[in-house]
Amino acid sequence: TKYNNHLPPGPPHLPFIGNLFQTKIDKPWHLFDQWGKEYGPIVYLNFAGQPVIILNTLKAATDLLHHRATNYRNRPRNIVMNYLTRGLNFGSASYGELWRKMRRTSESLLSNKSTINYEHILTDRSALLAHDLLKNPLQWSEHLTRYSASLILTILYDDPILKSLNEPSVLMMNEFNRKIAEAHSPGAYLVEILPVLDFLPKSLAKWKRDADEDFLQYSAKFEEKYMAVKNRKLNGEQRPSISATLADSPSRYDLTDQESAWLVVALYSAALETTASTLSWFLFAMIQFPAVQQKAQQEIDEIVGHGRLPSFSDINQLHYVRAVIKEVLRWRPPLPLSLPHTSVEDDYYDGYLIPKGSTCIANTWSINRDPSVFGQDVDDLIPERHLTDNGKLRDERSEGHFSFGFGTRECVGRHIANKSLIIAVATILWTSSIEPPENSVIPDVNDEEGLSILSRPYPFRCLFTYRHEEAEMVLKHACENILLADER
Ligand code: HEM
Repeated sequence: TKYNNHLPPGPPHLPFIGNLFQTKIDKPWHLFDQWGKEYGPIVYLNFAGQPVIILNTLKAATDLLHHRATNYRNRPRNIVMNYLTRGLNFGSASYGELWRKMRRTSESLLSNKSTINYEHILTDRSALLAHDLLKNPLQWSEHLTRYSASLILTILYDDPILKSLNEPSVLMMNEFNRKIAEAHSPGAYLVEILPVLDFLPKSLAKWKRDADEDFLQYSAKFEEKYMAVKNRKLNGEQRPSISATLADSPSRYDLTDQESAWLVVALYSAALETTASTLSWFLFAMIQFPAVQQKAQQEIDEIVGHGRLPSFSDINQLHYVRAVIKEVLRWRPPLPLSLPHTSVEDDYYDGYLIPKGSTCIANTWSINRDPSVFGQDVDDLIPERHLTDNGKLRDERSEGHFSFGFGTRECVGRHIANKSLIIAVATILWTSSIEPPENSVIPDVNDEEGLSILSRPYPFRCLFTYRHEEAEMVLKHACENILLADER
């Protein structure tokens, strides 16, 4: 069957037109999941001429995106993004020399081993986060975002602790993130549906002038931020950061200052919402499944005791807590459709043609619920599925879910993401009981807000109370010291 040109099956009539991320369908992963049940593991859609392949099983996603990774390592073309970033944002860029260099560099800077340098920062920031949640529980969502932004800005630029999300450098970075999101958002730019418009001269195409201008403005700001760290490094500053490491060995990474500056920003954009969303789902899970919370706290009490905060030296023994994080990421992937890959050449799979240039979507939502991989009750949060009968993690090396994507495009930040989640979760659970306020309605367990490709819980109320007397004393003392040490 290898050479017949049958396209994979799919729904005959689409209820909408336009490019995938221009669908008006809310949380499209659920609809794709249904189509997977109806049409099989690979589903074909045609969005106004653009072939789209949905991969709904682990086997299909790994066979293609992993085993044939070279053919699926591109990203969809986005004309506005090209003007806005000139290919310098490697998370959205197609394969090429620059992507390869930036990818290799970030793999090295964010490897399991390199990220040991940042563990003390992760530990400190987790304590501040736990304290913020206890002090002002109604604003938990804001605390998570600030924690996430502050952490990544310190790792990238050695920035001091972020006091507010309204600081100019954060506003600038977030404004840029919004422009990226807009470039991908429903019907924002006609040129994505009618690429011929790209031939219009700039004088007739305002979007082109705007994107061009934005590129110059943002590039200057990103370079300024990066160069400030580089100059501190050249003056003998020893503190660790991704920018400092890049600045220290330009010949090793073979990147210009401008390229280094953009690499760092690509990491910021990819880290911010994903980390905050995962932690929101963790809190949501804790109020939905109080027995899981208690079991995790019992393990933490046994391993850490009441006299000190959890630290990275405890992590290897915290099997259940790590299983909770794996399970939260399986159960509610922050990017339920991962990020799209695009095929380089025509390919054949299972007797079907996957045309060159197809947008290939791994439907992580479905893949993380495959009963042949995860067993029964896949819609429930059951950390035990990641543990052996004697309570050890099943496999230390595998994630236990597919929420970091596949192949050469797999999330490059997964080590630092996992480390920040484990220490934040352990610290929050050590210090606080997490409960819905009395007389408040617990959200339905299936409630889920879709923001384009991101999934997060709808706002809900949540209370934090100190679990024991020592917790308050130990935490306050730690936070005072951390804030003091941060003053520069
Ligand atoms: C829990 C948090 C996170 C989740 C769930 C997550 C998930 C993902 C997913 C699904 C992808 C797309 C993979 C694919 O295309 O197959 C991705 C890509 C990426 N992630 Fe993450 N991510 C997280 C945190 C981070 C952090 C903290 C960083 C940086 C420090 C980061 C940096 C990146 C980059 C740069 C890419 C693009 C890679 C490329 O295109 O080559 N991520 N992430």
